[in-house]
Amino acid sequence: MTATATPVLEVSGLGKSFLGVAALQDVGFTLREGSVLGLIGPNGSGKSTALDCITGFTRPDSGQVRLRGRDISGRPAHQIARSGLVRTFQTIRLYDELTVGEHLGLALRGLSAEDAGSDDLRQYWLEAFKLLRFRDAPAGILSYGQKKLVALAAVLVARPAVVLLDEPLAGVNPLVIEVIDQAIKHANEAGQTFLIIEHNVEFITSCCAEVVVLDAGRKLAEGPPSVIWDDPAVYEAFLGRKADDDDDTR
Ligand SMILES: Nc1ncnc2c1ncn2[C@@H]1O[C@H](COP(=O)(O)OP(=O)(O)OP(=O)(O)O)[C@@H](O)[C@H]1O
Repeated sequence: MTATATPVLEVSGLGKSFLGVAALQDVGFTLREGSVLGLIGPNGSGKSTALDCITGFTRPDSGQVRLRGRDISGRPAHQIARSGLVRTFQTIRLYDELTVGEHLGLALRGLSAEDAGSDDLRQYWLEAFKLLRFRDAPAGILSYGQKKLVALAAVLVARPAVVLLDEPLAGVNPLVIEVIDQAIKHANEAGQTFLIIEHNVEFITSCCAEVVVLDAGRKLAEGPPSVIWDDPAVYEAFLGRKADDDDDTR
C-alpha cells in the first residue's frame, strides 16, 4: 500500500455531542485501499463514537463520511454494511443458542450465488481461528476469547472490502492475540482494508502503517506509528507530562 493508494473511506468534519458534551469535534481522516489504519486515543477520546458515526449506529451532528466517493453520512447501519463496510463491537454480539458454524453461515448468507466457495471460506476461517472443534458447539458455552474469535471470523468470512474493528484484542490472552494478529495480516494481504481501534501498542506498531490519534474528541496527530510514539503531545495525552518537562517548570 502506498500513500497515494485510492481513498476508500473519507471522513471529514465529524462532530457529535451527547447532552451538550462534545464526544467528537471536527474529526477527519482518510482510509486508503489495502491499508490498515489504527485509531487510538485515551479512554473516552471518541474512538467508538467515531466508529458508530461512520457505520450508521449513531447519527453524527455534523460532517461527512464518503465510501468510495459516495456520501453515506447518516445512512442506516444495515445499508452501510450492505455496501461493504462492516464492523465489530467492543461488546461481543453473538446468539448463545446458535453454533459457531451457524454464525459463520449466517454471515455468508448475504453473499451472491456466484460465491460458490462459501463452505471453503467457512472452513478456512474456522481453521485460522482454531475454532474447528467448536464448529457444532453453541456460542453460549465458549470462553470470552473464543467468542471474540467467532465474532471476528463472522465478519471476515464474508470478505467485506472494508472492516472496522473496535478493540479486537481487548481481554484476550497472548495466544489468541497472535491468532487475531495473523488473521488480520492475512486478510489484509488478501486485499481487505482495515480501520482498527486498539490500545495494544505492539499490535498497532506491527499492523498499522498509519495511525490517527484522538484526544478529548479531537484529532491530535496522525502519521506512522514510529513518529506517533515519539510525539510529546501523544505521550502527554496517554500518560501525562514527561518527568523532564515537569523539571523544566520548577
Ligand atoms: N450514548 C452516549 N451517551 C452519552 N455520552 C456518550 C455516549 N456514548 C459516548 N459518550 C461519551 O462520549 C465520549 C467518548 O466516548 P467513546 O466511547 O467514543 O470513547 P472511546 O475513545 O471509544 O473510549 P474507550 O477507549 O474507553 O472505549 C465519552 O465522554 C463518553 O462518555
